[in-house]
Amino acid sequence: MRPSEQLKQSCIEDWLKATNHPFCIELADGSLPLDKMRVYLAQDYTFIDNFVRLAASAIHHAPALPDRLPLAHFLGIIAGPENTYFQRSFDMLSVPESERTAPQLLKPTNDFQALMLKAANSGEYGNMIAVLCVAEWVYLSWAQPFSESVESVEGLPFYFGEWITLHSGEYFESVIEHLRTQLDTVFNNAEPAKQKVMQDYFNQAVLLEKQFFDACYQ
Ligand SMILES: Cc1ncc(CN)c(N)n1
Repeated sequence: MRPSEQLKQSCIEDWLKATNHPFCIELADGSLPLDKMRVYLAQDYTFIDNFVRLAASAIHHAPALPDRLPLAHFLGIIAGPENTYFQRSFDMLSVPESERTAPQLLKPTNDFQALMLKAANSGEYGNMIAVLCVAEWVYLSWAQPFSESVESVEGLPFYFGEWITLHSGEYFESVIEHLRTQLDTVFNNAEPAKQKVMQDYFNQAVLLEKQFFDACYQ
């Protein structure tokens, strides 16, 4: 079994709770209350800030150019179409300026920021990749099944539908495959003590994905 699959299986209960969360189900059927979406977008935009810093750090620590390039390309998507998606959604949903720039952080948002900064500051590529891999793989896992029903996604308002299309499809699958392959390789080459640390980062990130949805859904 691939190490990335082994890591996922080590926290499968939280994984399934995150990837089958009512927040995602209601987003995909269009019934998610807009106030919940407003909270989510404002919290998630602060998540994106530290995600970009973590990804930049992983790009820096990757062993060689072929390991760096796919993540560097993906960072361009986040800085481009994904950032624009947030701005357009904030406008469409009339999210107040203060919520866009400095929302009060919910506990899981704070904890996720801390985990991402801790991984970046650890200087260990494996820890960085463990957190990045969870963040994108969890999203592919919940979004991909919904994206297969193209008509229903097309019928959604863009702030729901595009959140699904940004996290599904061939390109996004290739990003996850890259992150998983990086994770598999680093994990296989790591000493048991470092493997344990990587597993702790992975498990903690999965739990925080679930708690992040919980906090925005309440
Ligand atoms: C909390 C969270 N985790 C993951 C993603 C996927 N980009 C996100 N936008 N927000």
